[in-house]
Amino acid sequence: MAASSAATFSIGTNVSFGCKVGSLSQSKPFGVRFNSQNSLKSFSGLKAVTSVSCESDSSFLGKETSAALRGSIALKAQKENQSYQYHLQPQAAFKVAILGAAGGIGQPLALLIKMSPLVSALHLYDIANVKGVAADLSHCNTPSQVLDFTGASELGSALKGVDVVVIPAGVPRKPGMTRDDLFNINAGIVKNLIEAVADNCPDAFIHIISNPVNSTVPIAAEILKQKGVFDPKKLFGVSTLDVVRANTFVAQKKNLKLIDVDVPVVGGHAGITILPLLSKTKPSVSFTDEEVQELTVRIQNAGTEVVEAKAGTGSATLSMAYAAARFVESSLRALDGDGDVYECSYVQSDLTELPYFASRIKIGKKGVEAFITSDLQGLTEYEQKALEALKPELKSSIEKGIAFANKQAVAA
Ligand SMILES: NC(=O)C1=CN([C@@H]2O[C@H](COP(=O)(O)OP(=O)(O)OC[C@H]3O[C@@H](n4cnc5c(N)ncnc54)[C@H](O)[C@@H]3O)[C@@H](O)[C@H]2O)C=CC1
Ligand SMILES: O=C([O-])CC(=O)C(=O)O
Repeated sequence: MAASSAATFSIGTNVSFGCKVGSLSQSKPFGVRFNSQNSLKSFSGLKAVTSVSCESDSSFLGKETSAALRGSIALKAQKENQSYQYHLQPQAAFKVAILGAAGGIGQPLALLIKMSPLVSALHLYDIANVKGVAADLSHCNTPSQVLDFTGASELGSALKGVDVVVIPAGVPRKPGMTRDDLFNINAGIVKNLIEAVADNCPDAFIHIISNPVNSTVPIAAEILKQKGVFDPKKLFGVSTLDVVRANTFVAQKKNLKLIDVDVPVVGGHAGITILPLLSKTKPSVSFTDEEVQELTVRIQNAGTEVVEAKAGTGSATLSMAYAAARFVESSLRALDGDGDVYECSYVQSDLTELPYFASRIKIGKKGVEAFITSDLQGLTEYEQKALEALKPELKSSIEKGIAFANKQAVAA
């Protein structure tokens, strides 16, 4: 193999997982490596907000706080860099479960999480075909242990002791369908899985990917309430893919370095409820009215773009796995005590009159720690109108989810 051959994978944090041959003299043939200071500037995910806001007076962090944070992060990364060149132990020992792990999202997501130095155990659950996925994945010589669980009888064991549960179980769209068309099947799947989460790991962070997210998150909340274990700070609808797409499309359109771009996306996760706040793009960039219209519509329809391109074989899986892995890694860093974790997510919220709303949040050890209210201040007229326009649809999706969960409770 050529001495210079190297592949480094980044999933959106300042941690990178690298396979590097030759040029890192002390590294193992395959190892877990931190990119130190360089990554602080160059990552597109978790730290993007911090790095960008350091350069801006109008960020939600003051200049001094930002400078101190940057210093402490650089020091931490340096230390991590030193230790990780010599040890192949997990940096932390968190347990993650994926429910729907044999699916189009579940498999690549499992691979990305298997590469995380923060994970000691990865529990893969599905109703079928998960044994082979786990056997395959378990041969990767990264630290976490992979265990497989099949069918309802093994669901409880899959969830015991888990810190983060990720749920991509359910059916995906075909061309011509809306996400809401998935409600009839996926609502019941999410309900059953959340009941098991409530019974077996009520303190875990719960990441809901299954669509329609605008309704499945309220369903999950109602089920957790019925079980007496609802902690609104720990229930997250995964809307990270909207941010990932917004960052990509804006960087392409404005010819910006992709890794620098950060666009908050608020509202929900379907059609017009997906509202990219282009005026809040970091670094600061100006758009013509036509560009705003074109980018907003592309970001809102990006899921459909993939559904149509896949022509009946499913919806976004690889980009979704990437986005979900970023959100998992952010959650694990928060659980591990990193005080600098910001992501957009669809959560219980009082930022608007709607009970659930996606916005940028600060995540800490106990879940949602703060809402970044500044994103919703000083909106353009276009954004303000779009915000008002999305509310009726989002409200009705929320109510549909709540009604479903309550009807199930009455019937039981
Ligand atoms: N939040 C977001 O941004 C996105 C959400 N999605 C949604 O994610 C979901 C999954 O998509 P794909 O992975 O492409 O679908 P898929 O059909 O490839 O995989 C779904 C997996 O869920 C499993 N499953 C079904 N019922 C289950 C149950 N009761 N318990 C455990 N596992 C169960 C299936 O066996 C299958 O392995 C869909 O609802 C899709 O709309 C997709 C892309 C983005
Ligand atoms: O469009 C879909 O059905 C899947 C999804 O949520 C996305 O790709 O954003």
